Amino acid sequence: MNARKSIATARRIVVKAGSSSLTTPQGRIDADRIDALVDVLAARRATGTEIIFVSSGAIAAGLGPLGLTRRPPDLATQQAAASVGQGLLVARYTSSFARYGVGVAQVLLTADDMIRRVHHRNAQRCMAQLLNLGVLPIVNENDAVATDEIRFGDNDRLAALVAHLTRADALILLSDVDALYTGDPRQPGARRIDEVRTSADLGGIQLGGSGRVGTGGMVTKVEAARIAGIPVVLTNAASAAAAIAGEPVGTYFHPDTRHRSTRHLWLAHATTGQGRIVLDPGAVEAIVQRRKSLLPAGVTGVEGDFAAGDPVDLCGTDGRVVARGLVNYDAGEIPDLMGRSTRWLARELGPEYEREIIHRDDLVVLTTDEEARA
Ligand SMILES: Nc1ncnc2c1ncn2[C@@H]1O[C@H](COP(=O)(O)OP(=O)(O)O)[C@@H](O)[C@H]1O
Ligand SMILES: N[C@@H](CCC(=O)OP(=O)(O)O)C(=O)O
Repeated sequence: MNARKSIATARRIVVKAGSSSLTTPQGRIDADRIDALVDVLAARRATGTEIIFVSSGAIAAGLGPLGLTRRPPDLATQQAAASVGQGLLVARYTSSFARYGVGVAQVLLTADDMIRRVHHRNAQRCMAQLLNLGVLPIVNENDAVATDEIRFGDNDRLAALVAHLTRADALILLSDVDALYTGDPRQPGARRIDEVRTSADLGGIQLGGSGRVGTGGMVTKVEAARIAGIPVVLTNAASAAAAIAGEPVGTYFHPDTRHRSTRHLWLAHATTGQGRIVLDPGAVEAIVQRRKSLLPAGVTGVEGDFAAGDPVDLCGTDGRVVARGLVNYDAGEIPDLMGRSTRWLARELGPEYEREIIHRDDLVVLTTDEEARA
């Protein structure tokens, strides 16, 4: 079967557009290009397909109104620009979709919302209800509260996780480049890639820097395609109609069918460990082979200054990272617990110390070096 058919027949699609496709180089909303994209989304929606739109561009759209000529380097000004730009963007989408009688909703998410169980469930419920109500969700990162430590920064991986969250059938990534190339297409000699079947097809490809207003470049798009677990097409906004119709434009990424939950994908691919916990060989075996929770008895050391709830790396005594998880204790509490049984801890310190250092539901095993670096 023609792989692209899965896009043409998808019942729920996440479409992500990058800053460069939505804003002008002067840091303003590009109303014509937004209308053109909305035309495409509304047309597909009219056939009964549910669309979730992940829109970047808040920071870029806030530059002009704030008198800035380029993307600010500091987080506070980026947050301020995003806060200005996000309102303008959504106002524009609201009136553009209104031409088709389509109501829209703004959904702002942080990386934290993807991994914290309660937030994740709430986001999932909200999105499902918006779709039930026939409203088109427009998603962006909640830039005003995202910190440098735990932040998407780009929207490519956010879009992949939103695709999981909404159980979408396909993901379309729209950028300023019409496909993935063997190297930055601004450099001579770069060749276009039609299809990516496995990560082996990416060998030797240069996934260099991003454009002027975007952030992730191709690295985060390839990463998004890898974690989406569904068919992904990467192309430019001008080819959006063709891509969404399943025509052979851009680069088609075949799905990686390894199933993992959204939170686990996020933990594995997009968080950075805020510290390290060193495990004895028995604990490494329990976590990697038997997928158990991490108990204090198996911990031999702790490095870094993390707080309960932070992602931390778990490593063996050889220093190799074997897993990442959301820790239940602050770094300063762990030395007193190390090597102790949970029963001893409950008796000596109180019942609240009977809990795991990391619960198995909050753990992801990093089986390859590549994943450990993600
Ligand atoms: N191998 C590659 N193939 C295609 N584009 C690449 C590659 N390496 C780097 N790029 C650059 O990545 C840019 C797109 O990334 P980015 O600016 O983050 O886009 P967006 O704002 O759409 O998310 C392109 O403009 C292109 O110059
Ligand atoms: N949340 C940010 C996304 C930043 C960004 O540059 O993303 P992208 O253009 O998708 O690489 C914004 O709306 O400006």
